[in-house]
Amino acid sequence: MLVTGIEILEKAHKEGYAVGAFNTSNLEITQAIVEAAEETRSPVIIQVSEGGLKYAGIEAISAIVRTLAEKATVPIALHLDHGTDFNTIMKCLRNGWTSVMIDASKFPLEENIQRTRKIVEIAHSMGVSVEAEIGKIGGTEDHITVDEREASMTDPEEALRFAKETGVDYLAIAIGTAHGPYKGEPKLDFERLKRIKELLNMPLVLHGASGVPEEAIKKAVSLGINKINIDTDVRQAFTARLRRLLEEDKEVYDPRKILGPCKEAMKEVIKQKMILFGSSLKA
Ligand SMILES: O=C(COP(=O)(O)O)N(O)CCCCO
Ligand code: NA
Ligand SMILES: [Zn+2]
Repeated sequence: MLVTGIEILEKAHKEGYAVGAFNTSNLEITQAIVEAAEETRSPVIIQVSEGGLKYAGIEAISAIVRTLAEKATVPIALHLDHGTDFNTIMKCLRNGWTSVMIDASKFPLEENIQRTRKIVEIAHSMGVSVEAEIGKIGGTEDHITVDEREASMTDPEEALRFAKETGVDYLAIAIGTAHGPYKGEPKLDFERLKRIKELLNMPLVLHGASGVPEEAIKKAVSLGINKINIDTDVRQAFTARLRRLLEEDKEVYDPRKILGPCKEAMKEVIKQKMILFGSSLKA
C-alpha cells in the first residue's frame, strides 16, 4: 500500500531500525524493489532523482511506481530524491507523491532554512512528508557535483536549529559518506551521528550508502539512522549481470530475456540490504 514517508520512518525511528530508499528510473528497477520488499516483508521507500524524472518522464514513472505501490502488500512511500527545483517538487506533489526532499544544502544556513520551510508548509498542507539536508554530502548527485574537499559535515547544533525552524520530518546529515562508488573506505563520524540523534531525536537519513561496509551500516543504524539511500549498488548489480549475460549468450535478442535476469540480480542485492538495515519482517 502507498503511504507517506513519515508513517514508515516514525516507526523505524521508534523501533531502532532503518528502511532502504532505493532509486528507480524504469519498470524493472521498480519491480525489483517491490518484489524484494514483499519477499522480505519490509516497508520500503521508492525514490526518483530529478535526473530520473528527466529520463523517464514524471507522469510515466509516477504511474509505474504508484500502480505497483498501491498493489503491494507492504507499506511503500514514493519519494523525490534531492529535489532542488521548486516547480519539480510541485509537480511531484500534483502527481500523488507521498514524500519529497528539498535539497537546499548548497545554500548558506539561513537560505536553506527559508527554502526548506516553504516546501514543508506546502507539502504538509497536502499530507506529504518532507526530507531536507544540512551539511554537504560529497560525490556526484546527477547534476550537482560537490568536490569531496568541500564536503562539510553536519554541525549538530546547527542541525537542531534547522530542524526546529523548518519542521522537516526527516533530516539528511553529512557524516562522511559520498554519492557514487568510493575510491578508498569511507570513514563515518559516528560520534557526530550520536550527538545529532541525541539533540534532535527524529528520523535521520544516510545518503551515499552504497559501498559503505556492512559493519559501518549496522553501527550507523544502531546510532539512529532510519532511512538509507542506495542507488549505485543496485546500478552495479544490474550492469554486472547484463555484461555476464551478453558475454555468455551471443544469440539473445529479446529485451525481456535480458532485463528479466537483471531484475532478479537487482532484487537479490536489495533483499540483502533490507535484511542488513533491519527492516525485514517490519511491514
Ligand atoms: O544517496 C544516494 C545514493 O548514493 P549511492 O551512490 O551511495 O548509492 N542518493 O540520493 C541517490 C543519488 C542519485 C545519484 O547516485
Ligand atoms: Na556511495
Ligand atoms: Zn543522496
